[in-house]
Formats: sequence, C-alpha cells, structure tokens
Amino acid sequence: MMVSEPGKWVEPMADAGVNQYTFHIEPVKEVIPLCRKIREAGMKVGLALKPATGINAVRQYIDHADMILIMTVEPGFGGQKFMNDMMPKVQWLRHNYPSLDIEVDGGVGLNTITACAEVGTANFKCYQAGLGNISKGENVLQAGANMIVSGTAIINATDQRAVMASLRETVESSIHKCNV
Ligand SMILES: O=C(CO)[C@H](O)[C@H](O)COP(=O)(O)O
Repeated sequence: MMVSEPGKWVEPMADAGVNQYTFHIEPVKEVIPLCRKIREAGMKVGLALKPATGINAVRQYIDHADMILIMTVEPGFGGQKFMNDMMPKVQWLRHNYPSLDIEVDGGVGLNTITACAEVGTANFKCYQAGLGNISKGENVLQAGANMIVSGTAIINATDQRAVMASLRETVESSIHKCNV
C-alpha cells in the first residue's frame, strides 16, 4: 500500500481475504501500533522502503515485521530502471536476519535477478549504504531477496512462463547455495 494513511485500509483488506499487508513506513508516525493492528487482523506485516529511505529507518521495526520490501525503483509506475545501489540494503538485511522475507520491487527481470538473489560481498560494499562492513571476507556469496515483484520483464516477454520459471529458479538456487 503506497498510501498516506495505510492504517485506514487494514480492516477492508483483511475482510477481502488478504494475508499480507505491506505498507510504506515513510508517512507513518506510529509504525509499531500499525504492525500490531495488522497482525491482530490476521495478516502478515510487510514494511516497504522507498529508495531514499536508509535501512536505519526500519531497523527498530524489523522484529515487528514478517517481510521488508526494498523498492528498487521510485514507487509509482512500472518500466523503470533497476537501482543496483539498493542491494546493500538487501545485503545488510540478509546478513542480520537470515530467515527474514526480503522482497525487491522495480526493474526486476532476467538481467537483474542475479543481483537481487545473490548479494556477495565482492559485488557490494556495505559502507556505501553507511552501514559499516558486515564481513571481513571477500567473495562471500550471500543470498539476497527471496520475494520478487516483476512487471514489465514478464509482461513484455514472448514466453512469460519461461521468464517466471527462470526468475524463480535463480532465487531458489541462491537460497539453496547459501543454505538460507
Ligand atoms: O508499482 C510498481 C512500482 O511502484 C511496479 O510494481 C514495479 O515497478 C514493478 O514493475 P516493473 O517490473 O515494470 O518495474
């Protein structure tokens, strides 16, 4: 839900049978009470971050969430270019929360899925995100996002089924390789 008052739509969504409610933290003053309200309504909690929102803004809420969504485009419309520089956020989350659901949304397709699914320290430096180094090792392969939103890459594909299968296979293979 990219709305200014996500609290307004919790009950209607629960009534409609939604099982996970993801909202942007940016406009919300009281995030934890909203997380509780969503859980009490029987849904899982997803917290979304716009590209300009640093990971520090969500750290205090992670224990109240089931999933963190890292937007890899400016929210609003499909067909935008994937923002590779969001991957240190994914890397930090996976390193610190190995079993957390992490989603990426925006510009995800066959050319960018590996960057989303595998966030090795050789490729991304955490200090770029102001998070400090998370590993002394180089070339450490780490699983990244395990939930993917892909619009344009699938819609425009000739063989949509094959593209979806390939996206899924890349994510599953990374999870398997990294024992997440
Ligand atoms: O709502 C969106 C962004 O706010 C789209 O869902 C997202 O961008 C996915 O589309 P695409 O794969 O074409 O980037």
